[in-house]
Amino acid sequence: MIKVAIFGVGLIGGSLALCFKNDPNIHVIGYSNRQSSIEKYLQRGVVHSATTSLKEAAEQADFIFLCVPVGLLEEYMIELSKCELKSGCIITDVGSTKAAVAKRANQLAFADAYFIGGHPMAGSERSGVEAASSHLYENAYYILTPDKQTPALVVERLKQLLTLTKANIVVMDADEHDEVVGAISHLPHMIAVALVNQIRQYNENNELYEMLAAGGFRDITRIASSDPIVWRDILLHNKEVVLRLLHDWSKQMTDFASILQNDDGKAIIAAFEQAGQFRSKMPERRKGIIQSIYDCYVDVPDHPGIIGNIAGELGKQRINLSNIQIIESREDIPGVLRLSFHDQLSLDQAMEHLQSIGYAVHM
Ligand SMILES: NC(=O)c1ccc[n+]([C@@H]2O[C@H](COP(=O)([O-])OP(=O)(O)OC[C@H]3O[C@@H](n4cnc5c(N)ncnc54)[C@H](O)[C@@H]3O)[C@@H](O)[C@H]2O)c1
Ligand SMILES: O=C(O)C(=O)C[C@]1(C(=O)O)C=C[C@@H](O)C=C1
Repeated sequence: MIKVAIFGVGLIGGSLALCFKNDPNIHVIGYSNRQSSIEKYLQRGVVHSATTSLKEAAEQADFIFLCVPVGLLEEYMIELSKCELKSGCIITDVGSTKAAVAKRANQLAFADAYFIGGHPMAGSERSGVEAASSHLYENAYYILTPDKQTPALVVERLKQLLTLTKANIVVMDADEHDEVVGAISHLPHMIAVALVNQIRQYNENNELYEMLAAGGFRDITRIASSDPIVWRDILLHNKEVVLRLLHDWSKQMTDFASILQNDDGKAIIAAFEQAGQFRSKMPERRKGIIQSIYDCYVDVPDHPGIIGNIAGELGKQRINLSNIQIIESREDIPGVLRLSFHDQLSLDQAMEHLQSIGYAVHM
């Protein structure tokens, strides 16, 4: 029996636990320092067993996944270096930054255990074990950043286990990871938060901002609802890279401003065309439940029974939904539902039908 210990069974750790748990040769142990958390893990059936003893979880494990905010990784690595780990044990993490943890792992002595940095490029703005899904990693990239000294066979063992996530494994250098992921993940999170806060300030004097915010604003700002602690740690750990990216971002905004100052319509068209072309080349690989590409959004009045009504309407047309998720719903403000489908045809049929019966549907 292979024993996999997951430290921090939240969105990312819980989704990994669900991927591993169905394999009859794997026993998944959940670790949290809080009794209430381990009770929740067991209640939700995400792990086979759970403990508040770090030593107990660590010392029986063949694989240890550190799935806590990146600011806690160092503390956990130090604790693990004091444990009597199994010979050949592989410690890995899922943190969104990789250089700092790689450096720390190099400084610590792990007897006969190995550390391999990891980062699944999938997630959501939601957090906690309640948001975990066994489909989260399907077709996503899962990055590994092994040290050059790590034996190839050890990396292979981790890759083998991770096939259960149905993700595509890619190996890269930790510093390069932080550069690239800083640009395509960390920078967008800061932009989304800054944008929402800008509008939040306007809204203090005029609630029309909040009321009229539609698809465009919601699409670009979904990730502004991400967990503040997780993101505090990510941004502080990748500070140097992120500061450089912010500098480049300010330049982009200044360039836009001068295009407008000059009434340069051609430059506006060129900017949209270049962006559109680049974006349309991006691979359409997100087919997990949370990140289905066959998604549409429906604006819905916030009253009971609306989800049942939409699901019923689609059922009558024999259109199969793969997922339905409430994106936002508050008193007096229209909510938004995200509907996911398995294929383009179902998506097209659903949009056409819902529009024909009066729903506002958009991509
Ligand atoms: N959210 C994403 O989209 C995403 C994607 C890829 C990687 N990651 C990385 O995954 C890691 C976990 O993020 P998540 O989104 O699953 O967050 P989460 O909040 O859903 O889960 C975090 C887990 O860590 C535990 N934890 C938090 N503070 C703790 C503390 N002080 N002591 C002990 N345990 C503590 C929580 O109980 C929870 O089980 C982070 O390092 C993050 O950078 C996140
Ligand atoms: O889809 C989302 O909501 C995410 O924020 C996922 C996302 C990303 O930025 O793409 C966030 C953090 C990660 O470390 C990896 C993936």
